Amino acid sequence: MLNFHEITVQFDGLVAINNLSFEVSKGNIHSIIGPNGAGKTTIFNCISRYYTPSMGAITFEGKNLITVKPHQIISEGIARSFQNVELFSEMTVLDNLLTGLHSRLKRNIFSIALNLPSVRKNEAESIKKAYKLLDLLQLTHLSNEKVSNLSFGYQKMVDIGRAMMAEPKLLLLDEPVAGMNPVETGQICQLLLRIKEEMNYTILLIEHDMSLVMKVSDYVTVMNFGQKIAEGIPREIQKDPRVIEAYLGEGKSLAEVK
Ligand SMILES: Nc1ncnc2c1ncn2[C@@H]1O[C@H](COP(=O)(O)OP(=O)(O)OP(=O)(O)O)[C@@H](O)[C@H]1O
Repeated sequence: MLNFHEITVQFDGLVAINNLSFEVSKGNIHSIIGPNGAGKTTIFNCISRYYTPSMGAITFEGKNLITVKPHQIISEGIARSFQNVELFSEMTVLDNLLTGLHSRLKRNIFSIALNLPSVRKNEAESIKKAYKLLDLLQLTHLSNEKVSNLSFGYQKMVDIGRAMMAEPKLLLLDEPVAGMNPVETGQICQLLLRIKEEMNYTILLIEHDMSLVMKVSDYVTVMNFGQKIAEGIPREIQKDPRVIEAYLGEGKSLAEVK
């Protein structure tokens, strides 16, 4: 589905990503892990088109992504949830979800001003869709709650839900459990598995919490100093000496990493 081919990204003298190739398969949860500064977020910023690589090619379902502008990425079927929750805190959960559809609605200012039947139909469909998603997120009981009243864990779920409103083919999640307690992490873990199983989503995940990565991932790419040092299924990655050394030095278990 997504193909990184020999990508290099430089900032002045610094090589943030060095000749990186990897592929994300449809229907997979694919995690990118690696120590701080390894180049993980730079990968997301290339896919989102904030950064343009100095070398290499990125294709999404066969299309060259490098020619796509950042604001067009959502129309290509790629949505992103950021490391820091960026919701409208004084709006309700339902209204926050509806903002996720904004870029996809086909309507113009005149039809809105005239409140044409097509606009009302669109809105009714959007609300129906949001409620369906709230059901999947198990947040229906909070639909009319202001986001500022929610726990951090619930806010993150709303943030993921908002990204899902556009029905992306590929969902980019940047550290979805950063700063969460174990209960909240468990909820996000269950949510990711539900999204994958019930909706057949493809997810590219950056995450430092190894227990989550090992539970949800179909495939893992490991970065260090801008390069891929290993890739494989979680069971292989957990035992890979290059990965253990990159994270911890020798002799410790990856399960300890958070
Ligand atoms: N816009 C930028 N300008 C200059 N250097 C940058 C820029 N973006 C990233 N870098 C550098 O590129 C390297 C990789 O950064 P990146 O944020 O991709 O790492 P990361 O693996 O996501 O780290 P973390 O786990 O801490 O979020 C770092 O050395 C970082 O300082």
